[in-house]
Amino acid sequence: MGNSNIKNKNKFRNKNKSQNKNKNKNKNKNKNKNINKKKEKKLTSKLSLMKKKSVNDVKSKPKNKKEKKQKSMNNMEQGFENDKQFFDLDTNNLALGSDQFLRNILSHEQPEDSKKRMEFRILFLGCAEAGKSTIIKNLKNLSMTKFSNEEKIEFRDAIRNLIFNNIQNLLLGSKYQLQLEFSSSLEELFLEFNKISPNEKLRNSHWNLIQKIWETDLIKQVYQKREEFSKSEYQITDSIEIFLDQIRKIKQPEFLPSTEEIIHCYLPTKFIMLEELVFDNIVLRIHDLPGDRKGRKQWPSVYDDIQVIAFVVALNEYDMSLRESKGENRLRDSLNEFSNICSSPWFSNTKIILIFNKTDLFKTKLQKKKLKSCFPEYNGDNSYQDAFEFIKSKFLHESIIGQYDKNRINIYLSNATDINSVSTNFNRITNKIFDK
Ligand SMILES: Nc1nc2c(ncn2[C@@H]2O[C@H](COP(=O)(O)OP(=O)(O)OP(=O)(O)O)[C@@H](O)[C@H]2O)c(=O)[nH]1
Ligand SMILES: [Mg+2]
Repeated sequence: MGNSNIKNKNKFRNKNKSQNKNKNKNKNKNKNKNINKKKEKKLTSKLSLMKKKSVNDVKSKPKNKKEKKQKSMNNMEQGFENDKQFFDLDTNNLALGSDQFLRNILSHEQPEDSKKRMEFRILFLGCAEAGKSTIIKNLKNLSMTKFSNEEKIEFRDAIRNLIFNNIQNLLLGSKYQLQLEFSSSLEELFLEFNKISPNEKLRNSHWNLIQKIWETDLIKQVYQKREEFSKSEYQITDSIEIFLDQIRKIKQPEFLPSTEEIIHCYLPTKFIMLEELVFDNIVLRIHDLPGDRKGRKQWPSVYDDIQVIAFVVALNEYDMSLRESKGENRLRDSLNEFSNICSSPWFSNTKIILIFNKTDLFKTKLQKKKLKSCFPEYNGDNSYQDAFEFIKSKFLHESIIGQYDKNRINIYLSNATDINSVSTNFNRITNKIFDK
């Protein structure tokens, strides 16, 4: 079977298994959304009244971007001087959910009646694979809302698809991009693998084959240098190793993923998803949005009445291309989107939480790939701290250009897959907030 046939097969697998389920899920979520909307009207909280007012105010503002830019460029130097006052890498190296996360969401709104539930609408924005859904899954795990059996089944199927797709990318990337010569036994496995038809349910024999491929020295070696696929169609999903190492368990018919496995699983968000998470007297109504270019067109439909934006950036994407547009750098794309958000009149009064995610992968990548090779304007020493400061300043620069008050941006560093640190820290905060 030729290369392009395999790729079509791959797309077909993803579409059928994850998107349809997403669609169904979306229908249910929409139902919930309507119920929640009714509830929300009844509550008529002070908070939403305030927000509506501010959105209307903002809408009537002139939208002269040129003028805005010029004015902000004049203030830029002074703005950067203030950076140090609100962020320092050593003291604020916070895992998500640590000391400030909820506090920052809550800081300017305290309930008049402490028994009254406070509701916050949060948008999670950022490019594909930044880690938006992973962070939301973490928050869900820490809230009173748990993963349903239906969701676990959905993630189980997604994990199996991920294994198949990534093994396929490793094989095709080795053969066609790196042009490695396969041993006769690997070649045989490759030919067998290619016989699996698009819509076929994977049987035990298929799983044995996939396992054998993963265990070959060549495929393992290629996995270790997967950065070589960063700009190609054979990109490897972050965190896939934990699944590839457990094929024996995952192939079992009775397998259902643990919370940790769910958090590591990449199931691309294709439609706007609403998660309602309850933490004692706080309800976070979180919109998880698709991050790929096509999906981003849906973003404006939920811009109204938002209290907080969580903008997620994957730090390790500095050398990667968009899957949907091979020539375009992911980090630059993310900067562009952030710039749009900061200059949007919709969000002049919205709080922004800027989450620099995937710190673990960023540290590892810096050892292999110079930041300067992707961002020629960078002249630092390529250390974690220096490289991070450079990327952070690029984002803050966009906020200044967009005339967004950067002192209202709260910055976090996170490794969203480190479930233990997230939960320990989060418990600490909730205890503080609710005086437990
Ligand atoms: N190692 C590591 N992997 C991460 C981290 N955050 C997310 N991931 C992995 O990155 C992949 C993508 O994460 P998602 O949260 O689904 O990305 P997303 O931003 O929701 O992407 P879209 O839904 O396509 O917009 C998943 O495989 C996650 O397990 C992190 O901090 N470290
Ligand atoms: Mg997502």
